[in-house]
Amino acid sequence: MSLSVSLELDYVALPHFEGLALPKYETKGSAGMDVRAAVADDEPLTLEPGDRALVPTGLTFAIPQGYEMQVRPRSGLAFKHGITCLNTPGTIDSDYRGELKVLLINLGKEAFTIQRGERIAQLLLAPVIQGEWRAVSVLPDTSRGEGGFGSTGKS
Ligand SMILES: O=c1ccn([C@H]2C[C@H](O)[C@@H](COP(=O)(O)OP(=O)(O)OP(=O)(O)O)O2)c(=O)[nH]1
Ligand SMILES: [Mg+2]
Repeated sequence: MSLSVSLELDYVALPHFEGLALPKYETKGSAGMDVRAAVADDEPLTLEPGDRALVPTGLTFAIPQGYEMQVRPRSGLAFKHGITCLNTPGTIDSDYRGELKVLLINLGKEAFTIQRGERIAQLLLAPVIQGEWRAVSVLPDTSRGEGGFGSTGKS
């Protein structure tokens, strides 16, 4: 059995998106769509070890209310080069209308250069449940109680 849900994403491409492919699911079963760097052709972005940068994607869009987009690192970039998203998972709110930017950091030992069109992160859509705080005098009892931070041991 499979459940297939898709969501329409209205977007406006910025001038520097020209010629780039939209974020896309690379395989039929992909959870995330890979998004590309919209850095200038003649100005690739070099991240020295320890450097971080907001990388433009050239895309603005409207996520339907009740959903969010998560910006997650690509494991290949992380494994091979130590490149990851600093604020992972990045949160794109449904009411955000600015350009999607990806906050990358180089945790590797060597400089890494991001070229225009390179797939730098993946975008996941997810439903959002907003909470409402309600003050009560007592919380329901549990066997865990206040135990946390390793309280159940290692194995
Ligand atoms: O990786 C990211 C994370 C965020 N954003 C944009 C979309 C998001 O809706 C907005 C705010 O993000 P967040 O709430 O994480 O940042 P903040 O520091 O709380 O800023 P704000 O006060 O604007 O909410 O910034 C990005 O483009 N890329
Ligand atoms: Mg915020």
